[in-house]
Order: sequence, then C-alpha cells, then structure tokens
Amino acid sequence: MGEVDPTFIQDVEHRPKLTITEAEGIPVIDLSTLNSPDISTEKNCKELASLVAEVKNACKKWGFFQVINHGVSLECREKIDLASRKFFALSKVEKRRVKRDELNSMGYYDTELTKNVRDWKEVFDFTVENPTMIPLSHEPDDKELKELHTQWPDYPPELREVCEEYVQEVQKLSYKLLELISLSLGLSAKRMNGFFKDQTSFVRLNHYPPCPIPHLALGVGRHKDAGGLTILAQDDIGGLEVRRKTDGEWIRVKPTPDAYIINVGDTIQVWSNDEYESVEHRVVVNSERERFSIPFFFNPSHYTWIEPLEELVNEKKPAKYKAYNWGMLFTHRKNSNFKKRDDENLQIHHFKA
Ligand SMILES: O=C(O)CCC(=O)C(=O)O
Ligand SMILES: [Fe+2]
Repeated sequence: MGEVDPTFIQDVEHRPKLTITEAEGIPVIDLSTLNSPDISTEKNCKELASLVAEVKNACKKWGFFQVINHGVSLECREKIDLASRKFFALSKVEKRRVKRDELNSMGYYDTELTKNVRDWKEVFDFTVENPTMIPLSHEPDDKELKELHTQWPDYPPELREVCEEYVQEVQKLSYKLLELISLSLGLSAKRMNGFFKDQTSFVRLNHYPPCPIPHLALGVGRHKDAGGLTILAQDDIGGLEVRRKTDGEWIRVKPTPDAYIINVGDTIQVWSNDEYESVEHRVVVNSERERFSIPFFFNPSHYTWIEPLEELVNEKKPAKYKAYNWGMLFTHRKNSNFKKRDDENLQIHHFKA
C-alpha cells in the first residue's frame, strides 16, 4: 500500500463506520406533474399542492431528497459522465495543465481540504456564467472584483460542449426546484428567482479513486453546502452519507438510476429563517471501486445580501441572522479550500443575530 500522506487522515471521531446504514426514509419525489403542458387544470392544481407538501416534508425532515421524472435528459447526463471519465483518466501532468490557482478557483485540483483535512478525490470545476464575477478578496471593505473563467482542457475535445449542454438542462431543473421550495415556504413561486441573476453557480466533476485506507480518510469530509441548492448526480457505487436530523446517525443515500439528489444549502436556511436547515453530509470511499459524481451548486449573485426573507420574520419569529454578502462568503470559502488555515471557515452561525 505504501505510505499515505497523513494530511488525509481524519480525527478518530470523524472516521467512517464501514457498516452501512441505508435509509428508507430519504424521500424520492416524482416531478412528472411539472412536465404536464396544462398546469392550470384542477387535477394539476391538486397534484401541485401535494408535490409542494412532499417537498416541504422532505426539507423539514431530512434537508435532502431525490427527484425522478425531473426533465433532464438521460442522454445529456450520460454524455457528461463519459467525458468526465475520459478527463480523469488522463495523467496528472495533463490534468494539471488546467489546474486552479489563487487567482482562478475554477479548473482541476486534487488537494482540496475540508475542515483542514485533505479529501480523497480530484475535481474539475466550471462556472455557469462566463465570466462569473466575484470579489477579489473577502475583506468587506475591498470592493474590487475579479472574473472567473473556466479553463477547458484540450482532451476530451467534446468536454466543453457536453458540459455546457448539461448546465442548460440542470438550470431548468434548479428553477423548478427553487419555485417548489418557495411555494413550500408559503411564498410566491418566483420569490427567490431574482437572486440568481448573475449567478455564481458552478458544476463540479468529482472523481473518488479507490482508497487503501477507507476507514481513516473520506472522499469529502463532513460539511454543509453554502449556496442555495445542490443538484447532484451520483453513479451506482454509493458513498454519500447524510447526517440524520433525528439522531445524528450517518445515513447512506441509496443510488437510484437517473435520479438527482437535492439538498438545501445554508443560503436557503437563512432565507427561510431556519424553517429549513442545511444538513451535514460527507462521502465515504472504498478500497476497490472508483466513484464519480457531479454536483451543480446553484448560487446567487455575488452582490446578493443574504438575510431572512421579510415574509418569514415576525414578532414570534424574529430574524435569526444578520445580513451578509454572498460574494464575500464565497471568496472566503474558496480561499480556505486552498490553504490550510487556523481560523475556522466562515459559516452562517457567524452571522447569527
Ligand atoms: O460526491 C458526492 O456524493 C457529494 C459531494 C459533495 O457533497 C460536495 O461536493 O459538496
Ligand atoms: Fe456537499
């Protein structure tokens, strides 16, 4: 097995149990009602109301759910999956030609830290908007912006095109989900859409190679997603674990062919004034098989100030957070994935009112 870099080793309390608890409970929600051309009939109204109720229950209970009949074409998903496999099969030298650096956080890298421990994975990130504007530094007084541009590799030559097609399709699903979540919070369907103009969303191709020490390391350490929503395609290997709210147990999300796994991020937690919570999750790796996954992080514009929506604040439920700037948080997080540092990552609890 050889020596494994000690930066991969998790503290004892965070090491995974290799016996799997697979939950029956993480809901699978059928979105076919939304594909119907005639959404305004009485039957459809009823179906929509029950769909919204399912979304609400899932968000309350788990913070996670899977969707089927979501409208993203399987062909499109298969194409990006294949291109991703071809890219990661290249040599490290080839992949590092499109490596991310301090100035551009998009591209390839294999040294991501989650809570200061290295993840057993390699990734390729690309943005939705080109360019994507974010603050240059996370200092609140520094108003300078920078442009993120995706660095596309030469191989496989179709990568850029299939990624761009995939984003188009997943975007449509993101807005459908955002609208369902809005309705489920008692808001108008499009209440949150405006925050996603000039979005800082990005897609990540993840590759988790087989790991000789799956009991000591993690593919991704425990974390919560900071943005609005995450829409994840996982393959048939499995490894994603979600912290169950009722008892804190780590529950494996069962791979379901052609489904997407959805979770609400910290941003929706704050907008909802803690009506919904962003739930901790992690990825367990295994010694035999490599795993691939593709999360889409649906994030607001850098100039969005995140705070509880006024409709969800009242005397009984005062605002639980002070407003913070999304761009500043995004830049802070990006820099900390990059460099080991002593201070804690910036988290929403730092903005508790
Ligand atoms: O690969 C997965 O299943 C999940 C990855 C994840 O949680 C993330 O990249 O934020
Ligand atoms: Fe995540």
